[in-house]
Amino acid sequence: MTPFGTRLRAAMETRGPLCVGIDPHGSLLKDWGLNDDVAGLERFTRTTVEALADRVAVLKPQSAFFERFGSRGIAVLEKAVVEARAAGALVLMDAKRGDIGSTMAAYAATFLDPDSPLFSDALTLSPYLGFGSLRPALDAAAAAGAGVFVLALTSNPEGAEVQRSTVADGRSLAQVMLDHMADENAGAQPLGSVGAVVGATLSDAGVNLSINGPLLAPGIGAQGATPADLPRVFGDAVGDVLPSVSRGVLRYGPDIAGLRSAARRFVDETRVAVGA
Ligand SMILES: O=c1ccn([C@@H]2O[C@H](COP(=O)(O)O)[C@@H](O)[C@H]2O)c(=O)[nH]1
Repeated sequence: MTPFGTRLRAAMETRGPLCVGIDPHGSLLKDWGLNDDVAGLERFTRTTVEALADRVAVLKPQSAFFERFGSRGIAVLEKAVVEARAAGALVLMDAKRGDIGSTMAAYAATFLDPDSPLFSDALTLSPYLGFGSLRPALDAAAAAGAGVFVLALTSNPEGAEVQRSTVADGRSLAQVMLDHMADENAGAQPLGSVGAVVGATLSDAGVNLSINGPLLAPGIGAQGATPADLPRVFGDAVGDVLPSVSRGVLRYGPDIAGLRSAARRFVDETRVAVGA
């Protein structure tokens, strides 16, 4: 399969730079007039996929909101992944996996093996058991033409305690992880398949973001950031940013036209902000 970075670059150009998160919060189900149960989850997810999968570059299901319903929630997630991909969206599974290498191999088999029912175009990973522990996922992604997004500087204020701490050579832990990502992406064109997660809520990234890979920027919408913040946070790397919005779009459902126009507004605002 064509490498994820290449497919993502093309999708961002043709569909616009936007990732919409599928986060079926209980409160959103209620706002949509649905019960907070598996039937409500199924309806919410189906509506979101129907509204957006044929037009946004990336859909990002948040695995936690499906896992909370056990096996029946996972079944809804499996169906959403297949249908979203069939409609042309890239699916980024937001599961933030990270464990010792042998267990990482099982996570890779779950999300990054094309024969798995949960196979996704990309997966979020946490590198804080050591970047090297991610190797099975990095290798599985490369073999499948899939991608990964590795947490660097997260959008929540608590993240700084870990991610801004420094190692012996003076680099922040986030910078150490970003440097590993740059190594993974060396020579890739037009864009590597190992992305970083960097929150749009930061006042200033304060790290070198030249990783030759995509930069997933959550925090836009409900967490307070806007597309206009992107140039300040990402500087010269802003052209590689994939803004991510969940509640900021989902709150316009269940009306299909409302979901579509909210997504379109974020694409337009991002293009204006980054000068694309
Ligand atoms: O640093 C991070 C990493 C991931 N997320 C995830 O993105 C969405 C944000 O949802 P909103 O409704 O747009 O706030 C959610 O699934 C988080 O787990 C993040 O927010 N920050």
